[in-house]
Parts: sequence; structure tokens; C-alpha cells
Amino acid sequence: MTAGHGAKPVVAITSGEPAGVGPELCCHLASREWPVTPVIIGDIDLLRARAALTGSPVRFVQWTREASPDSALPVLHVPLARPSRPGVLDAANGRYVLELLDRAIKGCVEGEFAAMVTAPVHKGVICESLGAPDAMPFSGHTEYLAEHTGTPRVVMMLVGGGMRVALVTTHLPLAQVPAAVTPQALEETIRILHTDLVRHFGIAAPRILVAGLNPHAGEGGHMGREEIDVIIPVLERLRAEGLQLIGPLPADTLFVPHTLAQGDAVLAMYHDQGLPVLKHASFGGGVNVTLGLPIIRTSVDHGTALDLAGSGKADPGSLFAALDLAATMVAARAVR
Ligand SMILES: NC(=O)C1=CN([C@@H]2O[C@H](COP(=O)(O)OP(=O)(O)OC[C@H]3O[C@@H](n4cnc5c(N)ncnc54)[C@H](O)[C@@H]3O)[C@@H](O)[C@H]2O)C=CC1
Ligand SMILES: NCC(=O)COP(=O)(O)O
Repeated sequence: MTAGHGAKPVVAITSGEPAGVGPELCCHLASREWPVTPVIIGDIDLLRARAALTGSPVRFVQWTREASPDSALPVLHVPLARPSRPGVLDAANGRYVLELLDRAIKGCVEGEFAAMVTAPVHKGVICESLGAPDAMPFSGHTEYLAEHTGTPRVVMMLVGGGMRVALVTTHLPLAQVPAAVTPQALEETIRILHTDLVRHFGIAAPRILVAGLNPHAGEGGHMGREEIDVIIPVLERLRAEGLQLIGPLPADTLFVPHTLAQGDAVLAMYHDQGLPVLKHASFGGGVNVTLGLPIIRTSVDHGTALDLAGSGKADPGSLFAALDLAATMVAARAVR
């Protein structure tokens, strides 16, 4: 049983990179009623400072499980290492950002929180803070959550603009993508996507549109062989088990409306094959959800927007959509 704040499930909101728009977006959570109780994880003084700077009337109070909800936003206080200025990254606060994630993960695993929603982090400054300015020890929440929940494979899926777009590979250099699209990676990704479309999205028999890797899905082997050597054999094997898999389809025409209408989700082979289309259709209202985890995690579809930090102009639509989706997933889990 997840600890309640009043009668509602508690959802942790990690406020993300302190120099980015995450803290000020959290202020907007007070402007709506939610079916869950959002508890913000972050430095309470930072949140108060961003509220003052952006003219938000919100009040932040320290979170206690016993307190009854009022108009103030509860905060689980985690102190910054150093005061943060909007738009100015500071590697000294990199570990603070990871502490927010660690606290939320722990709370979700132990049942204190029903789900976690993440505001954006800056991957580069976290890597710098870990003493690896030229390497990528932190490549994203998705990979971090997999590692820290002991989950061998998870799937990044973005939802927005009437689409669901999942990825076989996530944050890795483009040159490494073909080698990462292995039969095992593809099969495990499809199984997770299928299972979670049923489990979390209530789609009884999901139809998945699978992109090819190469232009024109390899043009029959004349423009690359990954479709013939890897993708088609995996799809055939899984179709024999009853999964509804359409493809491999040329990615350039997969996203035309009449093709999209034939599926419940798209599976893209890599980050920039699928996400630009979805973000074009839904930026500011899209949600990133991690499938295959033992916990529920959703996120905004945008980054730290350092250029907007402190201006109060950042759009909270994606954070709202992420919290709405997390609440829906929590409710669906409760009736299973
Ligand atoms: N969920 C996460 O933690 C994500 C983190 N990132 C990280 O964010 C950092 C910056 O990434 P960029 O590629 O510059 O993308 P970005 O999303 O931060 O910014 C791209 C453009 O969109 C605008 N924008 C972003 N969020 C907005 C909002 N809520 N309202 C209005 N306009 C908004 C920005 O002002 C900018 O012009 C990188 O370190 C990246 O890795 C990127 C995407 C997701
Ligand atoms: N493009 C998505 C992104 O960068 C956010 O990824 P993650 O931090 O949620 O893994």
C-alpha cells in the first residue's frame, strides 16, 4: 500500500537541474487540483527563490506524511551543494541532481511513493560532476533508472500528438547504433513494449509499427542489410507467437497519418529517428515514460531550457501531462 497524503497516492516530482526551468515549472503545480498528491523533491530555498523570481504566489512547505493537504506545495527537502543561479550550470550541484533521483527511486521501490515524475536534468554537467567531462557515465534518467532498479532492459517511449513512439536504442552516438540493434535488443524491446501497452495503457492486442534502420528500410538489401539480417527474423519469430508487428517500414513514410492509424505505437530504431517527429507534433505537451521498470516513471519531453530559466516563460504543459499520465498509470495499477 502506497503511503497516502490525505486519501490520495503520493507522487514524487524530482525538480531536476537547479539552473534550469525545472524548479520554476514545479511552482505551477499549485495552480491545479490533482488526483494524486505531488511531493516535490528539491531544495526548498531554491524553490522559494525561483517562485519569488518568477512572480509565482505558490507557498512551499516541508513534506510530512501526516500533514493534511492545503494550498501549499509539499517539498521533501534535499539541500543544494551550492546556491544556483538560473541559466548557469555548476558541476558542484551535479550530485545533488542524482540525490533527487535516488530519493525518488527509493521511495517508489519501498512504496512510499506511487510513482515518480522527473523535471529535466542536464546530462553534460552531471558527467562533469562525476569527473568525466569527456565520457558519458550518466546518459539519461532512463539508463539511470534501469541501473538503479536492477532492470536489465527498459524502453523509452514518448507519448504526445496522438502518437506513442518507443525506441530500441536511446542515448548513444549514432555511429554505435547499428551494432546496438541486435536480435536480443530488438526482441526484448518489443516484448516490453507489447507488455506495457497492455499493462499500462489498456490496449488488449497492441499493433506495433516497426521502423527499418536504413533509408527505405534497406531497399531490399541494396541500402543496408540490418532489416534482412536482424529485424525481419525477429519480427517473424514474434509474429509466430501472436504479436501484431507491422514492418520493417521505411521511417520516412511511417509517420504519415494513414500508416500511423494502423498501429497503437511506433518502434523507432534510434533516438533521432522517432523523437523529432513526435516533438514536432507535441512539444510542450508530450510525456516521456520509461517502460519495463518495476516502478512508474514519467517525465517532461523537454530539456533544461537554460535560455528560459528564471524568466517564468517556460511552459508547464509537459510537466502537467507527465503528472496526469503518472496518475492514470497509478489508477490503472490499483484496479489490476
Ligand atoms: N527529461 C530530461 O531530463 C531531458 C533533458 N534534456 C537535456 O537538457 C539539456 C538541454 O537540451 P536542449 O537540446 O537544449 O533542449 P531543451 O528542451 O532544453 O531546449 C530546446 C528549446 O526548447 C525550449 N524549451 C524547452 N522547454 C521549454 C518549455 N517548457 N517551455 C517553452 N520552451 C521550452 C528552449 O527554450 C529551447 O529553445 C541537455 O543537457 C539535454 O540532455 C533534454 C531532453 C530531456
Ligand atoms: N530525448 C529524451 C531525453 O533526453 C530524456 O531522456 P531521459 O533523461 O528521460 O532518459
